[in-house]
Amino acid sequence: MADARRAHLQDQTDITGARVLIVEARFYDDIQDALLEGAIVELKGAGASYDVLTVPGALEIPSTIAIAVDAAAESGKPYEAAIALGCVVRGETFHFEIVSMESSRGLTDLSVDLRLPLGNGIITVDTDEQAWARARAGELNKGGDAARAALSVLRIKRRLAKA
Ligand SMILES: Nc1c(NC[C@H](O)[C@H](O)[C@H](O)CO)[nH]c(=O)[nH]c1=O
Ligand SMILES: CC(=O)[C@@H](O)COP(=O)(O)O
Repeated sequence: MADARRAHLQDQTDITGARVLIVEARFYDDIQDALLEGAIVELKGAGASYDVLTVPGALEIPSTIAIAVDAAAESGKPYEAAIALGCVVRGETFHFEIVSMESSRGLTDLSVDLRLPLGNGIITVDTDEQAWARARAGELNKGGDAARAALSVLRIKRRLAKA
């Protein structure tokens, strides 16, 4: 069973040249730089190309992905996967829950509705320390996590398309 659960890590389906969309919310610049770097490292390692679009906050990410995916399809150069990056830090009001839950729900709906491999790298934290622990370079970088997740699903999609 354990082997089956880890199978996605062994999938060597070729995704070289895949066109990937990154939409990032630049609410906290330094954290965002680190999350973006983590994602880009993974994409370069997989031989994927990418475009980066920047929006004000996490709530704008799902709609921007939808807009950009449509535009790319219209242009004949479709995106095969998308990555959402952002950092939501709890403040004094319920707005934290709104931003966190609605951005996540929007991404989940998009990925299902569009059959779009999509990694959610929007971190939702209570403190700056928690944010940095998830943005610092290395295995715990949630930008890299989100990129790996999107690419894993893209490999599955490409493999099934060939079957
Ligand atoms: N507080 C944070 C926000 N808030 C802004 C919203 O995402 C949105 O841009 C606004 O409500 C206008 O629609 N966004 C983050 O990404 N991170 C936060 O901590
Ligand atoms: C996540 C947010 O929107 C939050 O940072 C806003 O802060 P506040 O709830 O104090 O207005």
